[in-house]
Formats: sequence, structure tokens, C-alpha cells
Amino acid sequence: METLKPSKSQPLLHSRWFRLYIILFCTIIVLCLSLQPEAIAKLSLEVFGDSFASTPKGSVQDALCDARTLYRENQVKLNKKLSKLVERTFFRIFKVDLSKECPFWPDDGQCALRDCSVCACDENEVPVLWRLGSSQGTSRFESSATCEYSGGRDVLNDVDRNLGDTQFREWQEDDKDVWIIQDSDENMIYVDLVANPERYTGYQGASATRVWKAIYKENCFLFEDNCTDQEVCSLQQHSCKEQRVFFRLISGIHTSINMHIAKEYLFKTRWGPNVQLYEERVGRFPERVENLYFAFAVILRAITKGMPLLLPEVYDYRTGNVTEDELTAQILREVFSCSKLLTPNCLTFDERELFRSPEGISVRKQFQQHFRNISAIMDCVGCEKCRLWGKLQFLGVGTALKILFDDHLTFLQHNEVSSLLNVLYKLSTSVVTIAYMERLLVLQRIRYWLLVASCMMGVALVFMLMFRRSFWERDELYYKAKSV
Ligand SMILES: Cc1cc2nc3c(=O)[nH]c(=O)nc-3n(C[C@H](O)[C@H](O)[C@H](O)COP(=O)(O)OP(=O)(O)OC[C@H]3O[C@@H](n4cnc5c(N)ncnc54)[C@H](O)[C@@H]3O)c2cc1C
Repeated sequence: METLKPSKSQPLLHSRWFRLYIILFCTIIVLCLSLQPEAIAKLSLEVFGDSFASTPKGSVQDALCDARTLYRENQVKLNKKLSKLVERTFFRIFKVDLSKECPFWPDDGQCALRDCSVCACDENEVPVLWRLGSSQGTSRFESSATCEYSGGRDVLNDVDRNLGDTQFREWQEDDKDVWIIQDSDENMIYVDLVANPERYTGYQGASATRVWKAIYKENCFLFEDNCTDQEVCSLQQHSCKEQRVFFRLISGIHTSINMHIAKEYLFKTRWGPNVQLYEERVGRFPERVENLYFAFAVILRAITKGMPLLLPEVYDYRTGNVTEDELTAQILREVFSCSKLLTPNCLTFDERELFRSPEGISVRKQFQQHFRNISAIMDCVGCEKCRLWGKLQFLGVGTALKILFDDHLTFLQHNEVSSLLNVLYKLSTSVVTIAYMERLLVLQRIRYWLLVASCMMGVALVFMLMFRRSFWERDELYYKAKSV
């Protein structure tokens, strides 16, 4: 019979290293189970908002400001104020025609989710002043539709009917400077933007690709001698500032749309951030992030320039509810004064640098024509909700261009003002969301490596236990030897 020699070494279970190993193993498992990347990322954004790992380095090309300043001012001040503003009735209820036929090809859009459809407002949800003011009440109301969002409905219904009439001038197609093709009143519906958030809808595939392709194709400019005498369509080859600006604006909006999809993605039954989608569509492309910052800088500049027209003392923001209207005016004042980005001496983009060359007039016309085409392409988006947000955002950018390049501008329509501030909020949110996603990415990687480490330690522990017999026997002999 085999006899084991009494051991003088310390038993395994009592060894300091083994105990440390077990403690470490348990800690890692607890960390893995309790780590909530989403909550921690949100918290870290609040606490360490000034971390710039995800902002482009240095200045934003073609803009006049650096990404750090844009990020900081936006994250700390602007975004929160804007989030309050877009919940006000004036900015929340948007009038749009979602039934127009695509003028370029037969509508082939197929959207996978119920979430593609838009919930139109009930008639009593629309401020009475707007109903009275809209071309003899020709706008359609879809009384059968029920909006999920109920917060604030009382405010909508609580209408002061004594404020008189309101006037929203119609956009004339034959206006000299038309940057965007507006919907006509006939089939327009009122939509509650808060009840129809921009998020993942499942719209993708051939239809979506075709629309984006068509949009980018509008990026082709015909230059005479200054740049090149050929049509320039290549996305990489933007020798002229005007063309770069055009491309960057579209790309910035495209990035923002993708950021909203990534931020609110549907995983089977749960909505949440999709970090992988963010990485694949935005995170791996620093130039797309920079274009987002660029579009943000342009819209900021347009609002600063158009401020004399947009101030609540000047523009008619009335909806018919005095309390609501006062609140809107107050939040607007806060938005306009909360950040140096919206002060006249902060030039985030200089529009005077565009269209200065001898062929400036021709390039300006092309710029305008291309943008009008893009607004028409929006009617080819085969998912109602994507169409709604596409229309709104390109109308916002079109309004910004109108403000920047029309020095005799005296009036803006309700939808133009609403889309301008809404697109600013969209871009501002996307800038914050990038920082959030970057943190989430780091935390998810940490969790992944913790998981790998715990698996490896678990395997090692199993090996140890497989040889437990010799361990136990060794320990037993140790105690025996000690007692003797
Ligand atoms: C106006 C519009 C609004 C939409 N709104 C929504 C929505 O609210 N919810 C939703 O789920 N889907 C929406 N979609 C669909 C969504 O944009 C994508 O098309 C879809 O998710 C498929 O994505 P994809 O990976 O094929 O690439 P896409 O985003 O379709 O991009 C097509 C190609 O463009 C290039 N590209 C991508 N991003 C950029 C960029 N920032 N700059 C330059 N080039 C770029 C890439 O080469 C890519 O292959 C919308 C589409 C359009 C046209």
C-alpha cells in the first residue's frame, strides 16, 4: 500500500495565495454580474462630461471652431435646454405631408416594424390658433389615430381662444430663393414629434440604400475653371469649399440619423443602445463624426445670424395657450442665452467664404437646386417615420441655408423655425450620444475581458479540484504530522 510522506508545506486551503485566488475569482464574477454599462456610461457623462476621448482633435475643417468647445458647450449647457424646448407645443406639433408620391421611382419601401408608421395627431391635440390659421382648415386630421404620448395633452387642450388670428405665410414655389420644396397644405397632417421619436424602425435594404445613393448623387457639382471643368461627384474629391460644405452637411445629417438608430435600437423586445451598430456606422469613421460636428456648427451659425427674427419678442410663437406660450418664450430665451456658441461674436461657421469665386452665382444655383432635389427625394423614403424625420431635418438644414445666404430675409414660417430648432436638437443629441457610446464601448470591453478572466480562473479552479484528492491527502498528512 502506498504511503504518503508527511508534508511540511502549508495546506492548500489555508494557503494565502489560494484564498486570494478565490476572493479575486468571486470579485470578478460579482463585477461581471453587477456591471451596468448603460447606467455607468450615463453617470460618467454627467460627472465627467468634459472628457474628450470621443471628440475630433483640433478644429473642425471648414468650420471656425474646435470640436472641444462645441462638445463642452453643448454637453454642459445647450443640450439640456434644447431638450426642454422641443417638448413645447410649438416645436412638438409638426405639420407635414407624408403621402406624397416619390417623383423619381415607384415606391418600393418596405419597413419591417410597426414602428415605421407615424401616429398623427387628433384634431383636438392641435392648437386652435393653428387650425384657424391653416389655409381654411384644409389640413387633414386622423382622428382614428391615437398618440401613445399623453404627457402634455392637457396643455394642448387647454386653449385660450381669445388671442385672435395667426398668420403663417405660405411658402411660394416661385419665391426667388427656394432652398427646399415645401409640402402643400392639401394632404398635410399634424404630427406629435415626441410621440413619434426618431429611432430604429427596421427600414433598410435596397430602398434605404437607393435613397441615400440618390441623395449623395446630388452632391455632383459642375465647375468651370476655378476647380475643375468636370462634374465632381466623388465623395473623396471635394476640391471646392462649396462642394465640401454640401457633402459635409448631408453626411452630418446621415451620421445623426445613424446615431439616433444606434441610441434607440430594438433588441427583440427591449429598446436600448446598440454599440456595435454605432461602431460599424459611425465610430470607425472619424470623418463622419467630424461632419456631424460641422453640420452642428453650421446650424448654430444660422440660428445666431437669424436671431433677430427668432427672438420670442419678434417671432409669433403663440399656440393659443397663454401659460404654454409664456413657458416656450422663457425656454427660448434660455436656449439663446445659455451658451457662447449662440452669441453674435462666436462665429462657428463663416458663410461669407462661400460663392465668392467668379462662378459663385452658378455654384450657388447648383447648391440650391441640389438641395431642392434632396427635399424631393425625401418623398421616396419608404418608411413613414423615417420620412417624417428626414423631411424635418432637411427642412431644418434648408432653413439654415436660407438664413445664411439670404441677406434680405424678413420672415420664416412656423415649420421652418420648428425644424431649425429641432434639427439643432437632433445634432446636439448626436454629439452627446457619441460620447455616451464611446464610454459604453469601453465598459462593454471591460466586461468582456472580466468575463474572459473569470472563465479562465474558473477553468483553473476546476483543474485544482480535479486533483483535490492529492490536495486533501496532503493537507491531512500535514495536520497529522503537526499533531504528532
Ligand atoms: C432620410 C432617411 C431617414 C431614415 N431614418 C431612419 C430612422 O429614423 N430609423 C431607421 O431605423 N432607419 C432610418 N433610415 C434608414 C437608415 O438610414 C439606413 O439606411 C439603414 O439603417 C441601413 O443602413 P446601412 O448600414 O445599409 O447604411 P446606410 O446608413 O443606409 O448608408 C448607406 C451608405 O452610405 C455611406 N454612409 C453611411 N453613413 C455615412 C455618413 N455619415 N457620411 C457619408 N457616408 C455615409 C456608407 O458607405 C453606407 O454604406 C433612414 C433612411 C433615410 C434615407
